[in-house]
Amino acid sequence: MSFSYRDSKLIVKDISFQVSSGEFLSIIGPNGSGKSTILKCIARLLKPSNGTILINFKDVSSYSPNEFAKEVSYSPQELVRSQISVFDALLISRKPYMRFSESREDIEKVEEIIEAFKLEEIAFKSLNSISGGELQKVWIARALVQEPNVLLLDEPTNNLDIYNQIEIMELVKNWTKKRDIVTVGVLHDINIALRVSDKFLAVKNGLLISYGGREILTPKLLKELFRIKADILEINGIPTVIIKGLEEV
Ligand SMILES: Nc1ncnc2c1ncn2[C@@H]1O[C@H](COP(=O)(O)OP(=O)(O)OP(=O)(O)O)[C@@H](O)[C@H]1O
Repeated sequence: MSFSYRDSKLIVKDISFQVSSGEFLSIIGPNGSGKSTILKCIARLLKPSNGTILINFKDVSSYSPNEFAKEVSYSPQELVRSQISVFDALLISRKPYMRFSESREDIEKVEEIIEAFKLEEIAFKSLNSISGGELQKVWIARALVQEPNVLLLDEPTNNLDIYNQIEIMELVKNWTKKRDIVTVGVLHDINIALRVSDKFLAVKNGLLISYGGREILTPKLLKELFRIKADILEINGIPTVIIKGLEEV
């Protein structure tokens, strides 16, 4: 799959990958490398200039809007606020499943996600009057309550404190396994990515640099991607990146 914005310069260059059910894929790479663009193509917000994206062996462009909303949910990098309450924002995400209005089941699913994300205290506050971290949680919760087969999260931990980063991303990881769905996340924190991901897609300048399991994350790859000197140590069974410094230019 390739993509260019209006000026014809290729931003994503012939990238190809496959993710299986139950897997969490992290897209990693430096700023401006095309990570969000790839996610937006999968979410159908952008149309690839070349190539196709298949979900369940079916071209994403051939899904009806309602079918697609049941198949794919997306939490964007830029989180939108509005006057509506947290509860209503979550309920709106159940829309693809509603016939005329919400069912008892829709309300129960919203209540369950509120409990899972510990949003009880802010459930009836407007999205305009909650904190940045709370808003981030609501957007991730919205994507989950939509019950997709493919969950797309663009920088989902940006606004969260360290405890919430781990708690929420492990919740997403467990959800991915339990429901046998695919999650694709753009993650800047490489150590959070190592904690939760089964696969990694490393991109730079729109090119696929490496794709595979944890074994692809080597000091050499980190140097190539981010121009950092780093070691990778196993701590409590989890590979952990220790940054030693920046590469000299
Ligand atoms: N709407 C747009 N029109 C034109 N160019 C764009 C547009 N959005 C992004 N770009 C360019 O496409 C390239 C890739 O952007 P993208 O947002 O996909 O990168 P990214 O890897 O997600 O970056 P970051 O880590 O900084 O969020 C960048 O050079 C960016 O300037």
